[in-house]
Amino acid sequence: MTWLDVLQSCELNEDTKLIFIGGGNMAGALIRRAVNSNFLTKDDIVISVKSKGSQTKWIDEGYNNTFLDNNDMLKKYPTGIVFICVKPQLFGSMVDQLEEGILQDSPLVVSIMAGLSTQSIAEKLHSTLYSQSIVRLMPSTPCLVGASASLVCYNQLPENNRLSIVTELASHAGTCTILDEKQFHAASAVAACSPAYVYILIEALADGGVLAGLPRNEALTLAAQAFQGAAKMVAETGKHPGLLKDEVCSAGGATVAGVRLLEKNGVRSALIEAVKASTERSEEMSKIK
Ligand SMILES: NC(=O)C1=CN([C@@H]2O[C@H](COP(=O)(O)OP(=O)(O)OC[C@H]3O[C@@H](n4cnc5c(N)ncnc54)[C@H](OP(=O)(O)O)[C@@H]3O)[C@@H](O)[C@H]2O)C=CC1
Ligand SMILES: O=C(O)[C@@H]1CCC=N1
Repeated sequence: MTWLDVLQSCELNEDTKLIFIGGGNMAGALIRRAVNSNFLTKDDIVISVKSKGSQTKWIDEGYNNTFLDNNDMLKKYPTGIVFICVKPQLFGSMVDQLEEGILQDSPLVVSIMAGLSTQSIAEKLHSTLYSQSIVRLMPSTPCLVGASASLVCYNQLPENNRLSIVTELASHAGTCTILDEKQFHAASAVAACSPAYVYILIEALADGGVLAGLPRNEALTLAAQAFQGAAKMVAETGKHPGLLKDEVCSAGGATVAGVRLLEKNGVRSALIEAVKASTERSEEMSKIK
């Protein structure tokens, strides 16, 4: 679907803007992917940031609808689709500074904030007179290269097909899975926190190569490709990862010698515990006011 098709199917005006409150790492990846994949144009996008430096960077990149004041922005674009992309800890103070009733004509509010539930977001937005559904989108930074495993949930199904605004945006940046909100903490850990874990694993794999005498660049390229290849095998063959591992380990060979060391050093357990810790932290963050 093109952006115009999406807007038409939602019965929204052709010049409806996507408004990003917060233009940092995550919003930046989402926005740049949507534009680089020709789903959106820079003119479809409006961004607010905190600092003059960030504003200048966006303007230098050709995003001219960039603001330092959320009230000015929302008054200029009262019928825009609003994406809340500030840190969860800043959400409360950001909303406290919004003028009463300022979101009453917005057709949809989408939060990408970790932890915070649709219920707590809806309660906090009470003074803005926003009366539609709240949708949560949990993207990951691999959005930038079209490889995010994005997650979506909502408090009530948005009217007039408006969920497609979010699912289409996410689908242009990778896969998009709609979940029950109860599963969001755990799923966010596995889908959105995990790129950080995997970057560490890739870096460590490359360090191993460097230790064994490979040039750094070569080691990093090989390590990244090995991760990509293994992930593709799991996704495309449908085989259990344990079986795929067995297919690499020759009897008495080199691989199983490395696997022994991974098991001895608790790599498997470390990853399980990492997901548990991220899930628990996300649950804790849901209590932020
Ligand atoms: N990073 C990730 O991988 C993921 C992050 N998320 C969620 O995305 C959200 C943003 O995270 P991330 O992009 O990493 O954080 P960043 O710190 O990179 O970005 C936060 C942005 O918010 C802006 N900002 C701060 N206060 C305000 C305000 N009052 N009004 C408007 N803009 C404001 C900042 O402006 P300035 O640039 O001037 O500082 C910055 O652009 C978080 O809620 C996080 O949970 C979700 C999934 C993955
Ligand atoms: O670290 C965080 O809280 C956010 C959520 C998912 C990825 N980054």
